[in-house]
Amino acid sequence: MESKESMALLQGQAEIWQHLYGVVDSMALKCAVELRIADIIHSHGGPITLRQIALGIDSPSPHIPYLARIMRLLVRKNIFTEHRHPPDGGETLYGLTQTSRWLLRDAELSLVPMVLMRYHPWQLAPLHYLSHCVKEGGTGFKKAHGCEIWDFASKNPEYNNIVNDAMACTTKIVMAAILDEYKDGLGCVGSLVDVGGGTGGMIAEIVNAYPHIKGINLDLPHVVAIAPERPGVSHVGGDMFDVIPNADAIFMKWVLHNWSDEHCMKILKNCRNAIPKKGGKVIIVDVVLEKESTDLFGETPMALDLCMMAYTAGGKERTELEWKKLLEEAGFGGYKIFKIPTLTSIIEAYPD
Ligand SMILES: C[S@@+](CC[C@H](N)C(=O)[O-])C[C@H]1O[C@@H](n2cnc3c(N)ncnc32)[C@H](O)[C@@H]1O
Ligand SMILES: COc1cc(O)c(CC=C(C)C)c(O)c1C(=O)/C=C/c1ccc(O)cc1
Repeated sequence: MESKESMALLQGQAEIWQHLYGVVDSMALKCAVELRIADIIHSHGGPITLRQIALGIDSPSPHIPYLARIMRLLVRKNIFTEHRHPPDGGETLYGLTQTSRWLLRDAELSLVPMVLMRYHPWQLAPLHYLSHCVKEGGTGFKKAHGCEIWDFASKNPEYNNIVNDAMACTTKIVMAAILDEYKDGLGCVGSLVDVGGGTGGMIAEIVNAYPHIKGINLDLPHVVAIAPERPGVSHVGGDMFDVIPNADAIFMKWVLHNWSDEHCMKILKNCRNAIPKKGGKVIIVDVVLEKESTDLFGETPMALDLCMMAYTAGGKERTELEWKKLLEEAGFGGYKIFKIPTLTSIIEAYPD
């Protein structure tokens, strides 16, 4: 019989193998999105054969044995289902799961743009430099691409679009969660600035759900330059480190995690100056990091933290204690955390 120690060692070995080949799982997922496999199955209205999937692929001669091997792994990873119809010896049919429903391009709630960003070589390259970051400091982004992320984005419209689309696809997910768990939080707000709001999708969703709100979208000039007109929203091209337009409340989603504490302090002070001292608030949508998190999203927030380390100079995910310290040092009198059913929480900060 194996000793306890050698069993544990074997278990350890198996875990390293899983890490080694986990990257291949990710590439198979990327492959499924590029081939639009979820959309092909969905457009048939139910499970279909490999041949039917192949017919939907944008190629005159898709390689079916390769496709079968990709599907085998993705079934194992619970991204698609597989069953025989009829059960005794019929053809294998592949169907969608609750996981692949997030891989539908035109669905109201879709993570396709996030998949395309996450696995893009431009996004993967900085992660190869984590050990260099530890040894020398600096960002993996600059080591990989020769300049920081904001310069790269401002000079590279294709990159800008990939990242903006990825950010935008989280908008509807967060909006659904807000309507579920933070409905009253926006009820008595008359005007709202979305700071670093990208092309304005989030503030447009908010104004759509709360038509009494006057929405303002603040982002860098090159970002608002490509923002579409949105009813109830005015776009402002500017710099959040300079000045933030006045409003009853400020909204910031996935913004403070891009910046160091010193930079956040400056942004938060500008937020405080833009809202009423009594009744004003800053609504931050960001991760609240928990070391021993048992929630559904597991260790994803910690992985995101390493992405911020690789992509941004000083950006990071923060624990509740770090948020508290940051808000206090920026002069806020109090805060409250609302758990919403997403990767992020809402941190409401009050100026007095
Ligand atoms: C991670 S994205 C989040 C976008 C959006 N809030 C969302 O969640 O989809 C960060 C945003 O901050 C914007 N940003 C960066 N520096 C800025 C600055 N100095 N002033 C205003 N916006 C800025 C970027 O252009 C980008 O749209
Ligand atoms: C590369 O930047 C990012 C990568 C990410 O994976 C995330 C995580 C996002 C979610 C899970 C929704 C990021 O938040 C970022 C950024 O913060 C991106 C910043 C950015 C936005 C717009 C630009 O033109 C350039 C960079």
